[in-house]
Amino acid sequence: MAPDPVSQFASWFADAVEAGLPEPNAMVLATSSAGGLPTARTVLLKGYDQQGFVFYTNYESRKGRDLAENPRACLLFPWHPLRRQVRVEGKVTKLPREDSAAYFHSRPYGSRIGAWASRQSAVVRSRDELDARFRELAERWPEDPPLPDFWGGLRVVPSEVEFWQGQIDRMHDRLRYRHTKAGWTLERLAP
Ligand SMILES: Cc1cc2nc3c(=O)[nH]c(=O)nc-3n(C[C@H](O)[C@H](O)[C@H](O)COP(=O)(O)O)c2cc1C
Ligand SMILES: Cc1ncc(COP(=O)(O)O)c(CN)c1O
Repeated sequence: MAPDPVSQFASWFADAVEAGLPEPNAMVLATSSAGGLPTARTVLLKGYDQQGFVFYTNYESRKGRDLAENPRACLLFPWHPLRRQVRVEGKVTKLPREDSAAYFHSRPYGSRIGAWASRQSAVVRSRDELDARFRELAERWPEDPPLPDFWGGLRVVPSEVEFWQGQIDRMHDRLRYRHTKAGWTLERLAP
C-alpha cells in the first residue's frame, strides 16, 4: 500500500481504467441534510489530487442544498468486476470560481446549455417544458454560454479512505487510511 491514500487511489483508478470498466470514474456520493436524512446519487469524478476528489454539479440541487447545510460527504467507487471498493469520507469545499469556469468551458456546448436549462432536482411540469427552456437558452447564447452562478465544482477533502479487496471465504482485505496530526495512518479492519 502507498504511504498516502491519494497515491493508492491513483494506482487502483489506473487498474479500473486498464480493466476497461464502464465509467470507472462514476462514484456514489452520499450526503445528508442538517436534519440527518441521508441521500445518495452517482456523480463523475473529474479530478483528484492531494487536495481531494472533485465533481461538478448544480449548487441548488438536493445534494447542493444538503452540502450547504452539512458540508460532509462520503464517496463510494463500486468497482465490482475487480472485487474492489473504495470509500472516501471528508469535508466538502466549493472549488474557486476560476476552476469551475475552466471546467465548465471545457464541456460540450449542449451540456453547458443543459446546465442553464435545468433547475436540478426541482419538479418540472413536462418534458416539453424542459425542451422549450433548452431552446430558449440556446437562442440566448448561440455560442459560449457563461458559467451559471448556481453551478460548479465541489471537492471532498478526505479524512478517511478505505480500500476494500474481495478475498476467498469472505475474508476480505480492508485497509483504511485515517488523517491524523502526524499525517496518514493505515489500519486493517475486519472484513
Ligand atoms: C453515471 C452517472 C453520472 C452522473 N454524473 C453526474 C455529475 O457528475 N453531476 C451531477 O450533477 N449529476 C450527475 N448525475 C446525475 C445524478 O446522479 C443525480 O440524478 C443529479 O445530480 C441530481 O441529484 P440530487 O437531486 O440528489 O442533487 C450522474 C448520473 C449517472 C447515472
Ligand atoms: C447533470 C449532470 N451534470 C454533470 C455531469 C458531469 O459530467 P460532464 O461534465 O461530463 O457532463 C453529468 C454526467 N452524467 C450529469 O448528468
